[in-house]
Parts: sequence; C-alpha cells; structure tokens
Amino acid sequence: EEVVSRSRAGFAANALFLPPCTCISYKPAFEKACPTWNNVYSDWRSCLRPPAAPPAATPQPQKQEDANDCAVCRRVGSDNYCAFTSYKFNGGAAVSMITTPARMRALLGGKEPGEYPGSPGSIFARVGPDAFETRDMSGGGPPFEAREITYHGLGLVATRPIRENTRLMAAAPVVMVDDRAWRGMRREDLAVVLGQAVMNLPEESRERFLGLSSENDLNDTARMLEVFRRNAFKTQLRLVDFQSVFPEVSRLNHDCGPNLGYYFDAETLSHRVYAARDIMPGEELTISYVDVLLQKEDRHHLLSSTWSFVCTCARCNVQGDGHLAVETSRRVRHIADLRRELDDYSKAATPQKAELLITLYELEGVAPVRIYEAYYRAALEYNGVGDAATATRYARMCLAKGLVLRGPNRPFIESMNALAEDPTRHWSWQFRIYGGSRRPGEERYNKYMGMRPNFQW
Ligand SMILES: C[S@@+](CC[C@H](N)C(=O)[O-])C[C@H]1O[C@@H](n2cnc3c(N)ncnc32)[C@H](O)[C@@H]1O
Repeated sequence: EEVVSRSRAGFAANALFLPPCTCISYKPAFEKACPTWNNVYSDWRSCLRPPAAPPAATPQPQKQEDANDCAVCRRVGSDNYCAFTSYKFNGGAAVSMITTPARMRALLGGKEPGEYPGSPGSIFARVGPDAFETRDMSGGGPPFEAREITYHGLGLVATRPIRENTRLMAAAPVVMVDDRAWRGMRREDLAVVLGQAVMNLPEESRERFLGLSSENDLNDTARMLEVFRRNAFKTQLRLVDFQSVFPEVSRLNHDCGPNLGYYFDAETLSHRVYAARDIMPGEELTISYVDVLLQKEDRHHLLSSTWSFVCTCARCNVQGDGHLAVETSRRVRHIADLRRELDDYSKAATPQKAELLITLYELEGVAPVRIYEAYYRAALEYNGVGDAATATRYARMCLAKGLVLRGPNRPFIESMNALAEDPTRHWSWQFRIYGGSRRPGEERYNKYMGMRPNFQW
C-alpha cells in the first residue's frame, strides 16, 4: 500500500515525464503484467515483461511498443534497457538503475525469490545500514557548507580546517544508468526510461535529484536530462560501466588542481570523497571532472561540451602570462613523455627520471590528487636497480596516498604491498639492471619486453 500511494503521488507530480504506465505504481497490475520480475525480485519494480530472447537473425524494431502499457524499457540495438528501483536501498532513500534485465539479474547475483537483497553475490550484499554518510570522522556537522560561488552556481566551502586524508563524504547514488544506454539510446527514449527511473524514487530522493538543476527555463524532460549530464560520474560495477548521480557530491565544483580526491567503492556502492591536502576555512572544496593531466585545450573541450562552462581555475588562468602558459603546457607534455618512458619496461630507465616525475607533478599542482602514480614509478625504478630501501620507502608513500585516493581494491595497491613486504621477491627486483644490458639476464629481458604496468588506478 505504501508503495502504491507513494508512486501515485509521484506520478501526478511528474506526469510530464511519462506516458501513463499503471503497472509500476499499482501492485496487482504489476503482478499481472510482470509476473516473472515480481517473483524474482520482490523489492524491484519494473514494468518489464519477461524478456523473450529474439532470434539473432530477426531484424529488431527501433522502438519497442509495449502492448501492456509498460513504457519503461527501450532498446539500444537489440538490447532492452529498463528502469528498476530498489526501495530498500540506503534506508529507504532508494536507487533506480537502468540496465538490461540480464545485467540486472547478474548484478543481483542471479538469485531467486526471497534472497534479495542481502544474498551473497549481489551488489547489495555488502551495503550495510552505515555504508553512507557525509560527515567527517571527527564528529559534529560537516566541516563545509553550501554557498553561492560567483559564476559557478552553488559550491561547497570549508567552514573548519580540514586535514589531508579526511573523509568528507561516502555518498549514495540515486540514479545509475548503464553507460551503453546513456551513450546509445535515442534522447527521446532515454527521457522516458530516465523519467521512469526518477519518478519511481520516493519524493525526497526525487526532489534531491531534480533540485540539482538551476535551469528553470527548461521543460521537465530537458531538465532531467540536463541534471543527469552535468552531475553523473562514471562508475563501474562488475566490469559494467554506469553513469551515476550522487546528489551530495554534485555540489562540488570543478578545479584542474583540486583539493579533494574521490573514487567509487563498488563494494559498498558509495562514492568516497577525501581531502587531498590540508584545507583552510573559506577555501572552496573542489574536485576535477576531467583528467588533470590532459592538456588545457583538451580539458577545456571536455568541460565545455559536457558541463557547459569555461574553466578559469588557477592552472587555466595563465593566458595573460604567455610564458607561464607555455611552461605549464610543456610540463604536462614532459610528464606524459616521462611516464611513457618509465612505463616501457624493456628499456633502461633511471630512478632519477622517476624523481623528476615527482617534481613535475608538484610544480604542476596535481600532486595532491595524483602523486601516488609518481611514487609508484619511483618504487619500481629503485627496486629495478636493486635499491631496496628507497624502493620500500616510495612503495609506502604510494600506499599512503593511493589507499586514500583510490581505495584498497586496486592492482597497484596490491603490487606496492607486495613490494613493501619483500622487495627482492617483487617482480621488479633489479629488472632494469638485467633488462637494459641483455646480459646476463637474456631471459629476464624478454620477460619484461611485452609487460605493461597495471594502471587501473
Ligand atoms: C556538478 S555541478 C556543480 C554544482 C553546481 N555549481 C550547482 O550549483 O549545483 C556542475 C555544474 O557546476 C558549474 N561549475 C562547476 N565547476 C565550475 C567552474 N570551475 N567554473 C564554472 N562553473 C562551474 C557548471 O555549470 C557545471 O555544469
């Protein structure tokens, strides 16, 4: 009953988003129209008819016409993408996901009735009641507040000193859209499925999502797509890419030399945001929406095409001083060259090049959010020439920053842990010495020829 009335109220408020669709909001009809899904995932509601796998040779219609008024699935190629909503997620704040029924089933661990959502193998299995929070660990209210920032809309500003590495948010998603649907679906179809996903949310979550837009002159559908485009983060769940909106994180503005780092923790479905350096009261809290090591022109292109603004941050705003602009562009190129050189394990490289890389990250102002990458290379280089003590030191420095900024479940963290434990048993032990000379370690040289670093940071 609760679901019925909540959905009905939402339906009226958002009638513009959707064609009429009784079965999402009205349980008996849902059961009638979607018997399979209702049985399999009692907490998930969708107007999905049991998907009949079409024979491969049959040409697919561009758009699915649902005979049962269930307008929540649309096609991309031959795949059907539908809106699913879990009302139990995040203490009832709920999450809507758009993906294919097969992927949804896989993400839920392929489980059968009654086992969802805590069943082993489900993406929700490790999401406990305390997975999400936005307060810092020292207690009290959050050490920041939302303020109007000139030309940037709203932003978050520190109200107390924030120490490097403090966790500021562990935010929950409200809408997650399969990247293939986001990129491949016709806009009008996407508006319908996304509309369903948003409308399914309880009122409070829906308002938090729609409240992210300041574009009052757009109609509801355009506004919803605009909110999604400007606020979605790329997230990965079991190798499936999603675009996800976390309303708390969405107030953070962009800077090409940000003071916060973040990553998505697929285990807890939370978007974690950390102070990448010490921050003083009054400073705006910022993240980077793009790779900070792109050249300025490329950063600007991405920022204007996706987020519709021209960046005027300190790193970008050196146009007036021609020589400074040239210098920053050279540094970024030099960083790219050095990384290519250091990541080629078949040639001779030196620890000094890794040291230079560290210096360049610092000079370019990207060290707070990316220095672990340079430490990683330094650890390998020192180990590669048999300097175990320095290699271990850099491995520990890489771990100290990398764990905060990328989380524990990354291949490079595993590698640095192994190196710190016993450098001589790590694959990189003395690899530059033999690798560079071809003698006497011909075999070792060949071993590293095709090897690439594992940079899934
Ligand atoms: C995720 S939202 C950030 C919060 C937003 N300022 C608000 O009021 O809700 C992204 C949008 O904020 C604005 N924005 C973010 N960073 C900016 C920056 N450095 N300069 C100008 N506008 C920015 C852009 O309009 C962008 O599309």
